[in-house]
Amino acid sequence: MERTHVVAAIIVDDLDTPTRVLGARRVRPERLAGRWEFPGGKVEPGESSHAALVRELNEELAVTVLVGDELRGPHDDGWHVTDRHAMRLWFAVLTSPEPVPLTEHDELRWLDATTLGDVPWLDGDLEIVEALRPMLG
Ligand SMILES: Nc1nc2c([nH]c(=O)n2[C@H]2C[C@H](O)[C@@H](COP(=O)(O)OP(=O)(O)OP(=O)(O)O)O2)c(=O)[nH]1
Repeated sequence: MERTHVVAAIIVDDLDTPTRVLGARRVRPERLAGRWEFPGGKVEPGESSHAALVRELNEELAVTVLVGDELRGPHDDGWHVTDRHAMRLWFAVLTSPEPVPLTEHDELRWLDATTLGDVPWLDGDLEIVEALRPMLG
């Protein structure tokens, strides 16, 4: 079965020497509400990953970004975050003012290597968080 493709951003303070990453708390659906994630969403038919990422970040956080390297996952289609979704993530920096949670999130928080584990990430994000932690100086 082909998984639905999701793209998300690891928004950091600096692409070369990242120390902080932006976590976002979901408001829906009910079963995922209150869990933290990397902002992003599903790629639409015919849409490139990059275009989907830029669109989702603008829709969700009202930001523009500069996209950097991908945090490659263990599979060709990225990280298998659920039985039905494969997610690819890219590092990114903001090229606009501070993000605001619009409709998908109710809280945003900058997290560093020490505080990264303080929020309840979506289950599928836990292995990504572990891969990311040593990359935050
Ligand atoms: N955006 C995002 N989705 C994640 C992460 N981890 C994870 O398991 N997922 C899952 C949750 C959802 O089942 C799916 C993404 O769906 P979504 O609801 O964010 O995407 P979307 O806004 O385009 O969806 P839709 O409501 O328009 O259908 O991937 C993550 O870090 N970021």
